[in-house]
Amino acid sequence: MTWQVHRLAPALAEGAPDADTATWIRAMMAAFLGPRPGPEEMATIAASFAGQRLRGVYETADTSPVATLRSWDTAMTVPGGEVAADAISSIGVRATHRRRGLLRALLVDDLAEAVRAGTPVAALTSTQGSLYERFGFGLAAWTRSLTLDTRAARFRDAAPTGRLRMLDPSGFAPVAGPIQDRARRRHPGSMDRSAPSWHALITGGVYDSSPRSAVAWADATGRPAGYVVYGVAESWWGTGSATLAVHDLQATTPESYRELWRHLASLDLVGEVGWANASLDEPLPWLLTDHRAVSSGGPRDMLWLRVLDVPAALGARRYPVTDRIVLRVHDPDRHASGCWALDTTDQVTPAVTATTDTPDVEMDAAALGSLYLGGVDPRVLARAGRLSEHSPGAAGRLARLFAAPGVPWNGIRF
Ligand SMILES: CC(=O)SCCNC(=O)CCNC(=O)[C@H](O)C(C)(C)COP(=O)(O)OP(=O)(O)OC[C@H]1O[C@@H](n2cnc3c(N)ncnc32)[C@H](O)[C@@H]1OP(=O)(O)O
Repeated sequence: MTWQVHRLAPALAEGAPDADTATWIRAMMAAFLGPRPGPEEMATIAASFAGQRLRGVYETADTSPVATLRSWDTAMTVPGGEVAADAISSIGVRATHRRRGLLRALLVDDLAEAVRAGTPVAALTSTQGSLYERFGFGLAAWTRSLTLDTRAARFRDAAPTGRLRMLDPSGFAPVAGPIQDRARRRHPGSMDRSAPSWHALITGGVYDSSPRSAVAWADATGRPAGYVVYGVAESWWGTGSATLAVHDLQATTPESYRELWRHLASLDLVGEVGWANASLDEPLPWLLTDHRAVSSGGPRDMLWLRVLDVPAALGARRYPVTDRIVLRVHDPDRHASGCWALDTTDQVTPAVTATTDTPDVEMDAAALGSLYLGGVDPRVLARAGRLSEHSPGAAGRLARLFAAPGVPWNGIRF
């Protein structure tokens, strides 16, 4: 059977997805073992795809795709700035059509379009750990789970400050949007939330219909500085002790962070608050008189990053030291291939140019993706054989150059 990749723009007509969007959604949901969505869910999903790009693999004479991919443009925080990124999601292949190269066909097509559009990097989160390195994606940011035993938690600062306010769904995004936009600057890898994703965050979207609460915290001047969205993961009924799940928590100041956690720790009928997608550097345990009130799970991979345009990607971030280093990058798909001189003598405008100079270090595109946000030490990659040093101490120089002011994290699994 012959097949082709087609691109389509998601479309709604009178509140319902058009036929192509509807078959695409059903195919994607089936590939992810999801429920068969009803008309209302279809409309919600289609609305959440507004402005995004859909791709499908179609066999001749079949109107339903056998494979799907969705992507959109986003802004991603990098050390000292931000970079335009191609965010990729919903890669699903019909169970009867796997291991025939359909994922490859869709991803190659999407990345080629991103390159044509001049997008410097691509990013995704993955259901499996061994899929995307072969396409030049490197693991670049991690997450971990946190659980707060609210009955054991005592805050070092005894008195609450500022003011908390419940937000209703219609008033949520206007308050939370500017907070998230400021808060995400602290973590390389953090992304802009699209308008539909605010709706899904506060409602739970089609996957989670249990009610969610949103609370904002404002300082003494009334300026909102943080918010948390949470819901009940396990009811108190039966045990007298509910478990809450945090779906997002963004704080622009230490005070707002502390007060949002104090709020979560103070709720009646609650024994535990869990956050599945916390960053690796949460200050929560340090706010408490007994750090054992917080337990955490091991780091899990969160963000995979693919450099598509080396000068644009490396030129978008800032570097804490001045140096000039030459990197040779191998990329079977050729987007990042070459020998590149990174010169940070001018720290405001780092120069990245193609060069014929002898390389100091050599790596593949996936390793470059892992280094880009500053979350991986190049000396560790060298010890693992993932990066070769051609001049003595080059991996150490690279470590000092790529060091980031904050821990890479993106709290949005997409
Ligand atoms: C960003 C995201 O959306 S992550 C979500 C991924 N999707 C899912 O988990 C949904 C369920 N799974 C699926 O739909 C499919 O099995 C997919 C998407 C994982 C793979 O699709 P396929 O069309 O079978 O992959 P394709 O045949 O193009 O394989 C491409 C390469 O990946 C490899 N590969 C594919 N699946 C796997 C796997 N599960 N584990 C390891 N390697 C794999 C193939 O061997 C091939 O390698 P090669 O090119 O080096 O020889």
